[in-house]
Amino acid sequence: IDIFKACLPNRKGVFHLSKLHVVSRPGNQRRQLRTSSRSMTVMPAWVIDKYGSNDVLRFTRNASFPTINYPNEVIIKVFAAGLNPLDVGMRAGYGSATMSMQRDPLGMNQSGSEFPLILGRDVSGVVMECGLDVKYFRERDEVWAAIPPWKQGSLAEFVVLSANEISLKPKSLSHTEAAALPYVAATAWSALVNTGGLNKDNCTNKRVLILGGSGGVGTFAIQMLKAWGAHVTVSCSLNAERFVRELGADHTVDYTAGPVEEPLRALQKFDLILDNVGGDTERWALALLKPWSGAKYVTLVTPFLQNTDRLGLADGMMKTAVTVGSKALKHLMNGVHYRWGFFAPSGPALDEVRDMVDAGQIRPVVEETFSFSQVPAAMEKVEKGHARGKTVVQVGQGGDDL
Ligand SMILES: NC(=O)C1=CN([C@@H]2O[C@H](COP(=O)(O)OP(=O)(O)OC[C@H]3O[C@@H](n4cnc5c(N)ncnc54)[C@H](OP(=O)(O)O)[C@@H]3O)[C@@H](O)[C@H]2O)C=CC1
Repeated sequence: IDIFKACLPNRKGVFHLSKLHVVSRPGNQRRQLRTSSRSMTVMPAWVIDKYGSNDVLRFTRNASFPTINYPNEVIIKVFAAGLNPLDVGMRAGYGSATMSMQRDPLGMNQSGSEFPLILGRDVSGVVMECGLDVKYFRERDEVWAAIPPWKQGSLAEFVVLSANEISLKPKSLSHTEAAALPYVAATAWSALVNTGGLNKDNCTNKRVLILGGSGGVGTFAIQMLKAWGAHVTVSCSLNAERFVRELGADHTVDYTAGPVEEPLRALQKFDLILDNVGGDTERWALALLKPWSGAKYVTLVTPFLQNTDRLGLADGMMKTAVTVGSKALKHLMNGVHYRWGFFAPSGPALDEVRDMVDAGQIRPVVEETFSFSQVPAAMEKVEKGHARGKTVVQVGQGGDDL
């Protein structure tokens, strides 16, 4: 089992078997860290011990300190943590069946419990310690990352991640600003690049529609697509139109003014639709695509995790496969591609985003910042919805902006 778990891909995606249970790396202390993680066994964190509403959040100074269990892992000291709608969903148990399987695929966790669970999917901080196989990072590197939902999160002083999930943080951003981007950037990258087939060389004059442009994913996607030369139309509420135009949107449609599909039907057809809204959008959105031209509809709002929560892993995955397969086939007969998009952790994708940020092509949109003692208020803010960018929690001390 340990050998299986040690066969993790390195940053170049190469699978590599190496030493197991590497806890520290003695000869690699070129520079002395202000706080050594090696002597610590507990740390401050916000945890949940059961699923529920905001009152399940509990602050503790005694959360287990993360350890490097595999040679490609790093321990990061968290300076800032970004929140996402997923954190609110996970607090209530959303996705728990799939996440439990990812955390413990072979059922080796003797406690049989995922608790205490730490939320927070975005991190910006500094590398404290590296596993033996970590080649591209070293202690004190300032890094950012999107944390897979099956791993302990960033609402804690430290977090452990694989080196292929992290990236050097943009130099032009503070930690608070940097923590606003990784999860939405990795999601938009996965949806638009990996699933949608867009990239910096094929976007010029492509017509893209973003349904739901004023939140975390939308504000990032607008900027990336504009940097790549696409023409971007966005649906949002009236009071967000100016905001999304300032981010570069070419055209906006107010969804609060009536059925949004009507003004959208009057426009020239699209090469790609990114759907951040879901609900009944599928009923009309695919007809807005250019047929028989390779045009794609990619939705981020899928029933995958609800299916596995409700039906269990095997039946839930089966139902998911049947649903997505039949929808894809139905729409293919009308000459358009129907796809589901998912967050995918990726250090290399964040490397590319970092370059765009440092080149001034993408800026983080931090709507509100909270201190570490205000985590429940920060979660409440995200839960209320109507985001205009991102909510960030300042966690550690010593970041450039703390
Ligand atoms: N599949 C996956 O792996 C992932 C899925 N997601 C999902 O993608 C969606 C977007 O995520 P994220 O951007 O982080 O969410 P946010 O909460 O940050 O943003 C949602 C935005 O959509 C706006 N909005 C709400 N209803 C509509 C509507 N009918 N038309 C247009 N805009 C609308 C909201 O503002 P207002 O209400 O004021 O209009 C808000 O600005 C979420 O449902 C999230 O769960 C996100 C990441 C990964």
